[in-house]
Amino acid sequence: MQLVDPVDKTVDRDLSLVKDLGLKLIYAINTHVHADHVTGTGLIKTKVSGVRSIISKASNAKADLFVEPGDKICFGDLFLEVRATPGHTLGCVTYVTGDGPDQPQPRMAFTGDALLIRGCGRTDFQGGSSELLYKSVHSQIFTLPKDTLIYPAHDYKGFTVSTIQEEMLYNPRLTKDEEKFKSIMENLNLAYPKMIDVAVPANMVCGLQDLASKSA
Ligand SMILES: N[C@@H](CCC(=O)N[C@@H](CSS)C(=O)NCC(=O)O)C(=O)O
Ligand SMILES: [Fe+2]
Repeated sequence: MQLVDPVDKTVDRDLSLVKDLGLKLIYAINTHVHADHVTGTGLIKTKVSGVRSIISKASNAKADLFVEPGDKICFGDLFLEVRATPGHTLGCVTYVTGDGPDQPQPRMAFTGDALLIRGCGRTDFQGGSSELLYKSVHSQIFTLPKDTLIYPAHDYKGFTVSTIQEEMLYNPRLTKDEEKFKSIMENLNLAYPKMIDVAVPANMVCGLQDLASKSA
């Protein structure tokens, strides 16, 4: 199995759950270079042998494996399809579950910060672009089957899961036309993430910047 967008502070909790469930962790995956927390992928690799970290090639970050649009990350009888969803950052991808002929319904999409539940990622740093995000969501996410479950990286409104259908009906930003969307994104007036200056450099090296500088 794999963990998507693990956080350094919850690695012990997550690994304990993996153990309790009797699962074998093989991949620690990021949807993008996060700005608000340090990824747990590097730390997980120090605790569980054989785990490989994955991020998009377009992120320019370090990892064991780099994925590109259309790639499939295989595990057991299943796989995650990689879809390019830039706009929140240039290297954002969405991972969508799939498998062979007996596809269990519904699919799941791990959208990172591209599509949030009733929201979306900001587009004002890390190569962000509201035009690109609008195109990414409409062409790569809203084209998935309507019952696809959406698991984003944040649940600022207190939800943990949504569906394509729900977001196409009720997302207050992405249901608008492109011009209105761009205007909404230009006027978010969000505060600069508290951890960005620590998190981005650390996440460019799998979250292990401290370990790398201590061993240097
Ligand atoms: N206050 C938080 C940061 C909040 C924030 O900027 N969140 C990002 C996703 S993490 S890069 C975002 O895209 N938010 C969109 C929105 O509409 O809120 C902190 O200081 O960490
Ligand atoms: Fe982000």
